[in-house]
Amino acid sequence: MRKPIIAGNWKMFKTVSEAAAFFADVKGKAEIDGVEAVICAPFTTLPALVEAAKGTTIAIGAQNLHFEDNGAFTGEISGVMLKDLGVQYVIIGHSERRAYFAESDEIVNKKVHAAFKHGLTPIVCVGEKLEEREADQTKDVCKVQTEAAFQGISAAQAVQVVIAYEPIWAIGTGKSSTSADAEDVIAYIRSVVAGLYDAATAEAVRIQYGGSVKPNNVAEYLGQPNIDGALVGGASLEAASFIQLVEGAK
Ligand SMILES: O=C(CO)COP(=O)(O)O
Repeated sequence: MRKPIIAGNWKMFKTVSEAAAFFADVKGKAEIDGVEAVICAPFTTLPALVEAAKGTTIAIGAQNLHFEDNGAFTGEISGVMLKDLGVQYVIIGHSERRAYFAESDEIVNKKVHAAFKHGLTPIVCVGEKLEEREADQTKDVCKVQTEAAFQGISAAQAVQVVIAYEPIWAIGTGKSSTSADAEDVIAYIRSVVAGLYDAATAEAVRIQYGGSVKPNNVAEYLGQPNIDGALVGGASLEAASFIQLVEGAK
């Protein structure tokens, strides 16, 4: 049985005091048996959040890492540093990083390796652009991105990966994919993982949908057989909404 996982991706939002206030509001309430709740927050807020999350079931994640452990990479943060803080998850290859920071499939793969090297669980994002969807290339794009991300990753590691299928045209637009369309692509991504490994590995991997997920549509996505959770941007920023998202995944 795959445990549902709701991950908030705060993107570039919240100061330390705002993050602390949010956590105080969700503590106890976003802790629901049978659902994993994760908050992926800006680097500056991670020490306070990790501290606040001690003794709770809420996990804390970063939104990026560099693939090297250390070195002359001005402005970057490594897996060593995240592990040292007590961070558990890291988002890798979000479409905003691919688009604005030139992250290639090869870099994404290096980052997945770096995450495992330091005991961090990667949330690997894949998904198509609007023009790719319109050209009927959605599945091809997801296949290429998924296969590249898993290069050199063992089956024992692969079962720990969380994949987030985020159609780019659905991010922050209010235009979410229908649950049937998301299910269709996610089932396909699972078959790609089966092709790389085997059926049992593919059955174990958790695959989230992301893109304009809200408290009022989360249950519909989670009701699909292959959708194991959601990666949520805007609706994860308010405590009340985040709690409803976690409740909706029950
Ligand atoms: O990019 C996303 C999560 O990583 C989705 O963002 P929204 O939920 O704001 O559409």
